[in-house]
Amino acid sequence: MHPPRVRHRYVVGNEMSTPAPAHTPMMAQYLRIKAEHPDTLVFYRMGDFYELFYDDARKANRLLDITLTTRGASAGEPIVMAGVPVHAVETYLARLIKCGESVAICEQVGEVGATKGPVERKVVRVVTPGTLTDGHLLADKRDAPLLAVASRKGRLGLAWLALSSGALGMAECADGELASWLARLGAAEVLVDREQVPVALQHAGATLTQRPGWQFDSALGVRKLCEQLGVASLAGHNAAELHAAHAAAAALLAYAEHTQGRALAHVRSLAVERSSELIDLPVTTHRNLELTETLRGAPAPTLLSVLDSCVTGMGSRALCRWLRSPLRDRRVATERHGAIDALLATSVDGVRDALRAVSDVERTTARLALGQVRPRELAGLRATLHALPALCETVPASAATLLDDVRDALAPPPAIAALLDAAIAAEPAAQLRDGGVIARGHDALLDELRDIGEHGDAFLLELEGRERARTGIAGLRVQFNRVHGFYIEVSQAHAAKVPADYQRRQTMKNAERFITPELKAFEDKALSAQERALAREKQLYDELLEALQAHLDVLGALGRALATLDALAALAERAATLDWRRPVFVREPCIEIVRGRHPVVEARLNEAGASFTPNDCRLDLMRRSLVITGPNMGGKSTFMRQVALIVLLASIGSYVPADACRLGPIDAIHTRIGAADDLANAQSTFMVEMSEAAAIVHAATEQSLVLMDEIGRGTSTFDGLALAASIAHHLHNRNRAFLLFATHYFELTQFPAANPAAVNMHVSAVESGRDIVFLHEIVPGPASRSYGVQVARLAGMPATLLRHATVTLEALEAQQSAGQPQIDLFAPAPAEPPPAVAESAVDVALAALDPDMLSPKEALEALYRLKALQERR
Ligand SMILES: Nc1ncnc2c1ncn2[C@@H]1O[C@H](COP(=O)(O)OP(=O)(O)OP(=O)(O)O)[C@@H](O)[C@H]1O
Repeated sequence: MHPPRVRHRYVVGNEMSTPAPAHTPMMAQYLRIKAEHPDTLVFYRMGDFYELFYDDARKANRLLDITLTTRGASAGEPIVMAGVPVHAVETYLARLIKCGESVAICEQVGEVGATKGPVERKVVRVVTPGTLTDGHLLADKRDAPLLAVASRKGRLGLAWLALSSGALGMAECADGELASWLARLGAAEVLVDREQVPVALQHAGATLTQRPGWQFDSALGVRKLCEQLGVASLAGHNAAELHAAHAAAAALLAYAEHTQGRALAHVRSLAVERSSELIDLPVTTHRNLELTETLRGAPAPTLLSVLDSCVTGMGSRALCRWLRSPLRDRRVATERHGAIDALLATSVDGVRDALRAVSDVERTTARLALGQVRPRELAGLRATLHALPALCETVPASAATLLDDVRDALAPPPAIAALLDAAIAAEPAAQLRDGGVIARGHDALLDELRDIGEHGDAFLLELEGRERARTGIAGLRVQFNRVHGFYIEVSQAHAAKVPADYQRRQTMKNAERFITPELKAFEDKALSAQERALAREKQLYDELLEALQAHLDVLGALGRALATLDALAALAERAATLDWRRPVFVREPCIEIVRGRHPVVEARLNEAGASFTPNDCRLDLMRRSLVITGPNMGGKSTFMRQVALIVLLASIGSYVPADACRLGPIDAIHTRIGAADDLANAQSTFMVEMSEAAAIVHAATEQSLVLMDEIGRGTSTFDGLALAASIAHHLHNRNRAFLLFATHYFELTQFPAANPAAVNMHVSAVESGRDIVFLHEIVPGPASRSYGVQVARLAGMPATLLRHATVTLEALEAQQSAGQPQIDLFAPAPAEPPPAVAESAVDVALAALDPDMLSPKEALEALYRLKALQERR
């Protein structure tokens, strides 16, 4: 955006020119502030409105549909402006943030009339998509963290911060892993070095905010992190060597502080995550398994939407984080299983009912630290603190250490509740500026100021009565108007009777108005009392916030404990309601599922009154790959996905939709499912398919679960078949991953014959007349046929078209059985051909010679030529 050019007052070198008009003092102030926030909309406070000027106003007019006006002139040009009322600012901010805009809030910070010119103004905070803390602007159930990405010597450094909870994290990764990290973190805003924006980010869809390169400085990052965490070195956090991440952290912390206009007192811990410690869930897996979003981008139905029965936003956010970051080490998951066990053994409902009385302590604590907390949020915190003893009673005392930790955090020092009880009114106003926030009895001066306002009427009545008695004027009245303030009105007829201490204020046609010293004193007190009461409330509120700062750590731990408890209670409730079972972790490599179900498909079928057919899955070293065939709509994709979802659920510490599950170590879940063009990156369906398959072939290990659904179908039959066979071969024999391979190529059912530890399975279906009935059972052996034409009939294809297809199909089948002998698709891969030796110039020249055709002289010359060629090599 370009603020209007600030004209020079005099045009240098042109003595004849007249002085160009300067900006008004207020617009000069605005333009100074705007120059510091060129990429941000500036909300400039003027009384009860935030005004936007010039291009900002035009943009707001476009995005918010608010009226554009011009008023007065500055520097000889009309001032283009648009405004939003202060009381409704949140609604407008929410809309702008949704459009990816940032807003600098510029408040009046000086006293009116304290200085010459406009009131002093300052940007007190910048509202950006990744630095929101306000419950009105944030989704309840999702974090919207800020992420910074820095590039150093081929490594990418990541640092992220959920400002609304204070959770700070760091990691490093290779270029190719960035997409997975982005999916895992779900950042609302990504900070990048404006001189080197990583390619993977250019199409990532997050709001990118470019920052100057010097802000991404490793040494500065270490200093800032140590300062933030109150430590002398990062070694204790296992983060001393992460130079690229330090650079990202430098930019991250600087930006977060800049937007809040203050230090981040609630950010006290750092979690260092490493790709090698997490179960790899590539972005394709996130998408294909519809973990937190459907393929169409909706929040339901997804695994998370089925899983999340949390009663607080804190719990939902924790669950979402767990789902996105499963750990390879099973200790945490085992602890969660233990806690769910304990909760199921007592009363999950009791815990969940007690949790309903709890407010969003996590966000309140963050806002408290940032000085942004609202009175009602503090009242909510107070109610939560009072509800804790009852909540604590419901948490089972058990062997589950996780629940013990939760219980400990649920007993914060009583001093916090005492501070809030004493200071905050029972039902405080929504905004501090409205008054009525501080409790009566907390401060004598405030009470007195309020009394003046509240008891003023009684005083005036009493004064009126007294003055009537004193003067003997029955019609005497004490009144008030905005222009003259308080006065005593006496009709002209009685004007001569007024006592000497009455001073004339105004003469009317029929009456005289007077003021007395007593009434004047009251007036001074009353008019200023309200203002002073508000100022006093603000001061007391600030003091309360100051006193509460000492308890940020305890409140932070309380928020985390409530989130954990709610998430665990939700998992326990789901396990009980949906009849899920505790999985067992074992050391030997295996995935064994007895009567497993797909949680989302099952929920959908149940809603429709249908039931889901459970299926087993057994994979181990002697049985690493399942080649799954069967009709379209038979349930192949559902089966494969359910295996992946059960593995994931077990790994985050949830019970699973199966009768039993034994799970060996898992390092990744890879999926290649479905076909979608990636138009944004100009990739065709087949290109996407092959790129995704290539990524899997490069990454999968013996501990990876790989889902391949109909690979090869994006190209011609032979190409597709050949590639599918080679990919299956590679994944089975080279990667040695656990492989679920669904295909419509019958030729691939030869695969198990040639490859020990691979097995054919198929989904069962029976023919009933010309129709087909799906049984959705996964049974051993290859499918006999694919029933494509029958499925097309189910889909409502016209009968003539189907007859045509049937005839064509029969012809094709006859041709194939009479044709060539079958090719062995799974013959060992050909040995690498020896590298071709390049022909030298001597070879070429020699080959061109025919000795029988040469004279002795020519032969001698040829010999010299050859010698020269050889020497040139
Ligand atoms: N185990 C099951 N129990 C009940 N219904 C099922 C089961 N599995 C699948 N279904 C139903 O069948 C539908 C089709 O399943 P799915 O998409 O898995 O078939 P598919 O074999 O992969 O088909 P295609 O080869 O066309 O991709 C599902 O949407 C679901 O409604």
